[in-house]
Amino acid sequence: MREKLEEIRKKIDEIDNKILKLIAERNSLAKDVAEIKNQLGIPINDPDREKYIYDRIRKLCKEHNVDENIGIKIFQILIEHNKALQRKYLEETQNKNK
Ligand SMILES: O=C(O)C(=O)C[C@]1(C(=O)O)C=C[C@@H](O)C=C1
Repeated sequence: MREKLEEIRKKIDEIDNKILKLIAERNSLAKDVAEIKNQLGIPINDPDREKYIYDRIRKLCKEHNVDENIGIKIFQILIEHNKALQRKYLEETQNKNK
């Protein structure tokens, strides 16, 4: 029984590694998006795009049998963090050019 638990926990750790790598990969795109939006003169916040993402996540949650509320909460955190990273990046680059 204990061994089985250890085996499952190993699998959970491996999944957590993958999730974290993917979060880092998603976060790493913030700079590029911020740069392009800045050059286009459009705001960081894009409610239409967010609606598209949340609709897609709801659909994916249904397909994969994941609780929708959990899926949406996770993506709200990721998107809010992405916006914070974009703001931080633009602030830093603007300070550099002062
Ligand atoms: O796609 C964009 O325009 C982004 O800035 C990325 C992102 C996201 O994290 O997915 C972040 C902020 C926007 O409001 C919409 C989506």
